[in-house]
Amino acid sequence: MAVQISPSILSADFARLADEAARVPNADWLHVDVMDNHFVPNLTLGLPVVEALLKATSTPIDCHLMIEDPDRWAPAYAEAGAGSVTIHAEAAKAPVRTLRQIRAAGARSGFALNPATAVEPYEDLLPEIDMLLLMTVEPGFGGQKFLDVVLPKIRRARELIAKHGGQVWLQVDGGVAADTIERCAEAGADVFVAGSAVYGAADPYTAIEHLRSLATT
Ligand SMILES: O=C(CO)[C@@H](O)[C@H](O)COP(=O)(O)O
Ligand SMILES: [Fe+2]
Repeated sequence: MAVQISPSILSADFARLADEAARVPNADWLHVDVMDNHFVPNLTLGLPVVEALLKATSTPIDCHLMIEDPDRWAPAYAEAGAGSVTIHAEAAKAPVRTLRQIRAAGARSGFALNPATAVEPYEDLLPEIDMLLLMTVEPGFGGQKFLDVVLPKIRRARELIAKHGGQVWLQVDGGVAADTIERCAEAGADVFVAGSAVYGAADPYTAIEHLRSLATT
């Protein structure tokens, strides 16, 4: 699959989100980090802001739910029109049902694993998943250092995905930048979230194209 870049608006100016979305017309997705100050020690935004953003941009929205009760909330993000909704393995109590509800509402179903969460226990869930997200930092904040320790898990996830037909997208999130993206791509990732590497750059458009070229082998 072609490389996809999903800039995280966590590193954008929250007072000007529509303008910040317009600065990255070459993005494949806009990555929206929903944090509830319970699942992670940070608080960002929720459904009303996602609904407003959906009206303000034609770029598909990739919602990463870092919340305590994703089973309760994920379907609402899909019904609102998010193109992709990702729930965390460590938080979901009924992942199969929730992933199916996301798909039934017309969105791609995403399933995320923290750095210390192994992928093997979730192999049987792959048929329910459109995108597997491997966190390459501890979730909660932008601008953290990429965790190289996750690279073998990216390779293992790519093997398991291939074994199940190869349809599942493999996203990496956290510390993805010009000096780390090639390692992720080489290990098998194909969707790259980048917050500070895009919105921290003088020219976010060019930063995306640079990341895309580095990840394209
Ligand atoms: O989900 C998260 C953090 O929990 C990410 O999406 C960050 O927003 C990525 O930011 P950078 O590490 O790229 O600055
Ligand atoms: Fe994220």
